[in-house]
Amino acid sequence: MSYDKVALIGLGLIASSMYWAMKRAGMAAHVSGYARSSETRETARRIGLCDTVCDSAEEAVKDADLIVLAVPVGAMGRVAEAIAPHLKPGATVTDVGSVKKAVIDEVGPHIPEGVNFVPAHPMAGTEHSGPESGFASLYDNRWCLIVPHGASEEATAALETYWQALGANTQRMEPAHHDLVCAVVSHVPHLIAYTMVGVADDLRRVSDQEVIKFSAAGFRDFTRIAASDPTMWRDVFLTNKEASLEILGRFTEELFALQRAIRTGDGDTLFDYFTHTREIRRGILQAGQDTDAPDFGRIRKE
Ligand SMILES: NC(=O)c1ccc[n+]([C@@H]2O[C@H](COP(=O)([O-])OP(=O)(O)OC[C@H]3O[C@@H](n4cnc5c(N)ncnc54)[C@H](O)[C@@H]3O)[C@@H](O)[C@H]2O)c1
Ligand SMILES: O=C(O)C(=O)C[C@]1(C(=O)O)C=C[C@@H](O)C=C1
Repeated sequence: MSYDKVALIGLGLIASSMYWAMKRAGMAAHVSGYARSSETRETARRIGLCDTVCDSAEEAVKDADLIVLAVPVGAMGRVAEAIAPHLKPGATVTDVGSVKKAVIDEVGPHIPEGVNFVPAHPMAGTEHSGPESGFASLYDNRWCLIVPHGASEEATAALETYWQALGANTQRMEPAHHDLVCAVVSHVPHLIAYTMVGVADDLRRVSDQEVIKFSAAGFRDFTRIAASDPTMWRDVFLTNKEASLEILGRFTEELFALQRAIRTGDGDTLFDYFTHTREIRRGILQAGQDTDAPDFGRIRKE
C-alpha cells in the first residue's frame, strides 16, 4: 500500500529531509505541510518544501493517508489532540520522535477508532534544525525503528515500505527497549557532549581563549553534537528520564573506574579499556554505519 497524500506536521530537519527523500524516490504522493510559526511556513513556501504549505494543522491533515508528527517530543500530544477530529478513517498517524514510551502515552489516547498509530524513529540526524536543514540522503542506509505497539500488521508493513523507499533500513522494537537502546547510543552521549563543552567553556574563562583556539578533532566532534537543538534535547531528557538516569548511572561507574586507574597509574586497565572501545568503533564502520556528519556543501535535493 502506498499513500496518496502525506501530511508533515512540523517542518524541521526530519520532515524536510523526508520531503526531499520522497521526491527523490519519485513518490507520487501529494505532500502537505504545517509548522506552528508563520516564519517557518514562509520559508517552506520560498524553498518549495511541500506541495502545499497550510496555515493550520487541521487543513494539512484533511484527506491525508499518512500523517507524520515531526515536532519536538513534548509537543506531540498537543498536536495529536488538535488534529484528531480531522483524521480520515483508515489513515495512519506516525511520528519521528526520539523517545517512544512517552509519545505513545501522550499521542495514543487521542487517536480515534479506525485510525492506525504506528510510532517510528529514524536513527539519523544532524546538529542542524529548521526547514532549510533537510536533505534527501539523510536516511540512506540508516535505521528507522518501528514501534507498532498494537497497530495492524497492514499499517505497520506499509510504513516500513515507506521508510525503505526513503532509503532507510527498518527494524521493529518494543517501546521500553527502544528508549533504553536510544539512551545508550544517542541520548546520554548527547548529554556528555553538552557537559564536556560546558566544562571547556568554564575553563576558557581562565585560559584566555586557548580551549577554542587549540581545539582539535576530538573536542570539535563534541561541539558539533552540543550544537543540537535545545528544545528537542530538553524534551528528550524530560521524557526519557528513567532510561537516561539508568545509563548515566552506569556511565558514572565506568568513569570512576577509569579515574581510579589514572590515579593509581594502572596502565593495563586503561590500555585494555581503550582497546575494547576501539574494537566497537571498528565494528560500527564494518557494518557500514559510520556516523560522521554529512557534508553540508551538498545540494539540498541531492
Ligand atoms: N534532529 C535529529 O537529529 C533527530 C533525529 C531523529 C528524530 N528526531 C525527532 O524528530 C522530531 C523533530 O526534530 P527536528 O530535528 O526535525 O526538529 P526541528 O527543530 O528541525 O523542527 C521541528 C519543527 O516542529 C515545529 N513545531 C514545534 N512545535 C510545534 C507545534 N506545537 N505544532 C506544530 N509545529 C511545531 C517547529 O516549528 C519546526 O518546524 C523531534 O521529535 C526529534 O526528537 C530528531
Ligand atoms: O547525527 C547527529 O547529529 C544525531 O545526533 C542524530 C541522532 C543520534 O544521536 O544519532 C540524534 C537523535 C536521534 O533521535 C537520532 C539520531
